[in-house]
Amino acid sequence: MSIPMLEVIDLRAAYGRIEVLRGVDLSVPKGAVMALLGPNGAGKSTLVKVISGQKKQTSGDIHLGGVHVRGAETEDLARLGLCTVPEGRSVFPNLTVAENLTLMSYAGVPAEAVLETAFAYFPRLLERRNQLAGTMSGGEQQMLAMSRALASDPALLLLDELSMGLAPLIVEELYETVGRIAESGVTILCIEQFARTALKIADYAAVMTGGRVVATGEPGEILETMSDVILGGAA
Ligand SMILES: Nc1ncnc2c1ncn2[C@@H]1O[C@H](COP(=O)(O)OP(=O)(O)OP(=O)(O)O)[C@@H](O)[C@H]1O
Repeated sequence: MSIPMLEVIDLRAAYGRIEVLRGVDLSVPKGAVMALLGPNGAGKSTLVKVISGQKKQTSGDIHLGGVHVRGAETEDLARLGLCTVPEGRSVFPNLTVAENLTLMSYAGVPAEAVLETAFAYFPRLLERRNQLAGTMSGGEQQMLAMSRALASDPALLLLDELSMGLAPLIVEELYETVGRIAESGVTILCIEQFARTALKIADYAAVMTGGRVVATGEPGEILETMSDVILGGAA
């Protein structure tokens, strides 16, 4: 079997004395899309924060493409190909779309290439390249946030609640693009409240409750066996 892109082993993390990750085990195969589902407060965002180096674990291990990354800094993780689109988007509202993108032109990635990738995935951003990011709709800002993540040519993309505050139609559109990004070979772990939408493009799903992954499987299987847990909120 090939080495998973992401492997999380018995991971624990706490806020003060309250433990919110209570022994998480998760394995995401290379090139797969995994939807991470579960009710509010299950610990999904905290898991993403620990994987992406923004929060320290108390114990457990994380391997990225077979490399042990416990305690690694975010820059080290970025070098290994990890990129996160955090909850709530993170665009510079007073810069234009093009400026937001070219800011991301990492050493060695020409600005033109960053723009080309963004506009290929999201033609709407091309139409709006000179518009201030802060004046765009929520969906358009999410497109920009995703484009900025793609600029780093990630091996593993962590998407935290792409759909936050967006209308169902635009969420569908964003997920279609997530599917196309995955087809290009990027491994994707996405947290999502709109379980059905995420499951349409996912290869696998994992369900978290109470700080643990309590089920993993193929989308159809998870929908059948865990629907009471994953369809509790927005479906
Ligand atoms: N900064 C923080 N300080 C203290 N407790 C926190 C903090 N962030 C999250 N928590 C708590 O940790 C638990 C897990 O939260 P987390 O955001 O990881 O869950 P989630 O599954 O992503 O839920 P949601 O979908 O509501 O974001 C919750 O009980 C939450 O109140």
